[in-house]
Amino acid sequence: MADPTKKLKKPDVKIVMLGDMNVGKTSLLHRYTERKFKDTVSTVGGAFFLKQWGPYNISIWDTAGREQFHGLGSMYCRGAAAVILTYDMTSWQSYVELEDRFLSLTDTANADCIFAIVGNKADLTDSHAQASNPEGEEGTEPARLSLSSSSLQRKQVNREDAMALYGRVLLYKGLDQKACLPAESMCFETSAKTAYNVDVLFETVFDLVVPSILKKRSEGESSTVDLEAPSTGKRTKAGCCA
Ligand SMILES: Nc1nc2c(ncn2[C@@H]2O[C@H](COP(=O)(O)OP(=O)(O)OP(=O)(O)O)[C@@H](O)[C@H]2O)c(=O)[nH]1
Ligand SMILES: [Mg+2]
Repeated sequence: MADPTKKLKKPDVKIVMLGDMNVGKTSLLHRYTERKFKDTVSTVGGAFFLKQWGPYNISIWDTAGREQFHGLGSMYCRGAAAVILTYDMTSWQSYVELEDRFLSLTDTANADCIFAIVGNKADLTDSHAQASNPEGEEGTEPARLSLSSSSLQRKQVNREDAMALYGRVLLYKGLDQKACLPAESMCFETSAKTAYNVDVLFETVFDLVVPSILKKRSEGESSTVDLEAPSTGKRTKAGCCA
């Protein structure tokens, strides 16, 4: 008889981060999971992080934006309940790439996949500096981390552009805009550096994928992996899959 202790809890749901290299996908995940902004190296292949969200187990996949890893993207998106499309607010090109290069990778995601559009590096933009509290917002790092006004860059992608992209994503997926979550609540401007909006982003998405977990459970999918059952797939190193 199989030993019940040899059963591993498998993630209830998968969230995938997509976007061009250098937009800050890994930094956003570090900020959320480790509460800090630290040096990164460009991601190779992909890596995942497990988050316990109430009684649920969520895996968040950080993918490589570099062109050479592009072929892996659709594999990472397979069965995803949510995709976080990330661009750099100071790079119009990174916004364009989301539609040109990354959107088609989501063809393998769940039919009812949720999309969030995220403009990162808000701290680099002049509009953010004007809008933010000079004493530092609650839950963010101190103002000493923000840049001097001479280092600020022009915001190249506006929130309206992000909301328009959200509409085109729904169109691409053949989804009825009226039946989907509104663009205002699914487009975020963040800063992994100052922590601006980072918790809100991830926690909004976590809450939104809960119904898809419940649906999966009601369809009777097992929530554990039997380590003694013969496996046909190849094992990958925990936390890293290149
Ligand atoms: N100022 C600022 N810099 C950021 C922010 N987020 C990331 N960066 C910087 O942008 C660079 C790229 O960040 P990464 O998180 O490695 O980017 P990535 O999207 O994971 O890149 P790939 O792994 O190559 O796809 C690093 O130098 C980060 O320090 C941010 O919010 N503000
Ligand atoms: Mg990365």
